[in-house]
Amino acid sequence: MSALDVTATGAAAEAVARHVPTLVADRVASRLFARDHTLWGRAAEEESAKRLSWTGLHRTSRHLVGEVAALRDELAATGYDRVVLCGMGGSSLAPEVICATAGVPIVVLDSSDPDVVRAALTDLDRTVVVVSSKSGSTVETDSQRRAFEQAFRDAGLDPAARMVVVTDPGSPLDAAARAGGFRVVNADPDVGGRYSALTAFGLVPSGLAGADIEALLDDAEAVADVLAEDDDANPALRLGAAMAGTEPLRDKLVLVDAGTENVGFGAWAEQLIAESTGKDGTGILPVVAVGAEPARLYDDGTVVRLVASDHDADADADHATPATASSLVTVAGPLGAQLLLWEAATAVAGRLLGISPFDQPDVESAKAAARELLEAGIGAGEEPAFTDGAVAVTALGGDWLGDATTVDAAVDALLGQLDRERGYVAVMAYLDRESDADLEHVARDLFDRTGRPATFGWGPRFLHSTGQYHKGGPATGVYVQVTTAPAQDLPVPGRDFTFGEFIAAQAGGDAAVLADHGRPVLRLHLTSHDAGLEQVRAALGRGRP
Ligand SMILES: O=P(O)(O)OC[C@H]1O[C@](O)(CO)[C@@H](O)[C@@H]1O
Repeated sequence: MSALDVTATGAAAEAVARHVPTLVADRVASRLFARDHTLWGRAAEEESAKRLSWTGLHRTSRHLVGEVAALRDELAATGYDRVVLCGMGGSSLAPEVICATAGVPIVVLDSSDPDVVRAALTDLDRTVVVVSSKSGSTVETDSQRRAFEQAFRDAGLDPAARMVVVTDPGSPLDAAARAGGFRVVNADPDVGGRYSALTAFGLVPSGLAGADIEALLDDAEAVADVLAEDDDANPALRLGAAMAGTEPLRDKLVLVDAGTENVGFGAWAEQLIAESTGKDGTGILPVVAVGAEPARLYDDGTVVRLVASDHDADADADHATPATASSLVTVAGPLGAQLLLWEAATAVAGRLLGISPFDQPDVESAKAAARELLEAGIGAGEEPAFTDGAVAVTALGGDWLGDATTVDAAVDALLGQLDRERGYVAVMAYLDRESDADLEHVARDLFDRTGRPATFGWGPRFLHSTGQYHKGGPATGVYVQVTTAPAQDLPVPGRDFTFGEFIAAQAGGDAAVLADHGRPVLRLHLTSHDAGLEQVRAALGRGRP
C-alpha cells in the first residue's frame, strides 16, 4: 500500500482509463525515472536532457541533511531565530509550503514592493537571510540581496556572517558571492526551478528554519519506486492522465484544500503546473480555490480535492457534489511524497499535451518589457483613461472600455470580453500579500458572479508562476491588474532604479505583453491605498448572485 492515494471519478476517471494503459505500454514511468529525455518529442530533447535530475533527489540530496545541520550549528553563533528567504517562484514556493507544513516560521520575501521589502529589513541582529536564485540573474532577488547587504552593514553587522546563498554552480551569483566571502550552497544544475523542491533550493532554507528535511526525503524515497513502475496503479500516471487526458480537454484544475496536512500546497503546485504546461497555446490552468469548495463547476474544469493522508476513502467517495460529480480527483499523501508525485504527474501531462514541461519560453518577454520601461523611466507606461475616486483606470489590449467612466463600469466592460465557455479571469495584485491578504477573496466573488474560473496572484510573485500560462497558454484570459503607489519608496543599492520604479515597470511590462497578445487588461491603480482598495473590492465583487 503506497503512502499516496489518487482516486478519480467522472471525466477524470475516463481520462485515466483512456490513457494509463498506453502510458504503461510505452513504459513512460520507468523511462521518466531513468531520465529518458526523449519522452516529450525531438524539439524538447535538449532542454529535457538537463532537467530530469529531480527524479533521483530523494537519494542525491541526502548530503544536504548533514550540510544544513552543520550550517545551522555555525549560524547559531549569530543567535538567529528568524530566517528570511529572498527568492522567486521555484526558489521560494517550496520552502514556504515545507515550513508551513512543519509549523516552523520563515519569512518569504518574494516581492519588489518597497514597503514589503522594508518591512523585511528588521530584527537584523536575530536574522539569517538565504538568497536563492538558480540563474543568479532574477532582478527581484538581486535587489533584495543588495538591500539586505546594505542594511546589515548599516547596522554594523557583517553580511557574510548572516547571509547564505543558494544558486547553481557557475551562475553570476555563485561567482559574486564566493568573491564576497559569502557561504554558498550549490544546487543540482540539472533541475529546473519549479522541480527543485527537494534540492538545496527547497531544503537549505527549510532546514535552517527548523523543518525536518530528512523526513521529507524519506517520504519521497518511500514512493519513488511506485512512481517509477509501469503499472496501471501508478499514482503519477493516473494523476497525469486526469490532469491532461480528458476529452474534450478540461483545462482548468481547481485545487481545493479539503483537509490536507500540506499547508498552502496549492501555491506550489500552481507554479509547477502553470509554468510547465502553459505554452504553445495549450496548458492546464491551476485555480487555487479560496475558501470553501465550489458548489458548482464549469464544463472545462476538474476539481482536485487535497485530503488528509488519514482520510476516509469511503467518506470521500460519498463526497460527490454537483461541483465535483462531473470530474474529480482526490489526492492524499505526505508532503515529500506529493512533491515527487506532482512533479512526475506534470511531466506525464506534458507528454499528453504534446509540450515540453521544462521550458518557460514566454517569461523573458515580460522581463524585457519591464527593462524597457525602467530604462525609459516612465513607470508602468500607459496613461489612465480616467480616475474614479481613489482609482486611476487604464485599459490595454483593445478599445473594449467603451464609454465607461467609473470603476464599476470598467469592470463590467472587461467581463464583457470574457468567453463564457473557455475563458478565465486573472486578478494580479502588486500589493502586500500579508496586509492586503483579504483581497484574494475577489477571486471567489468573480467566480460567483461569472460562473467562470477566476485566479488570484500577487505581483510580481505570479510572474514566476502563472505568468508563463497567461502569455503562452490558451488566449482566453481577461486580466485585472491592481497597483498602488508605495507609502515610501526604497532605493536599490548600486542600481539606478528604486524598488518602486521597478515594481511599476514589472506591472507595466506584463500588461504590455498581454496587450500585445491581444488580451484585455484593466489596470486599477490605487491613488490612495485604503480608499482605492475598498472601491476595487466592491467593484469586483459587485453583481454576485
Ligand atoms: O531561481 P531563479 O533563477 O531566480 O528563477 C526564479 C523563477 O523564475 C523563473 O525562472 C521564471 O518564472 C522560474 O522558472 C523560476 O522558478
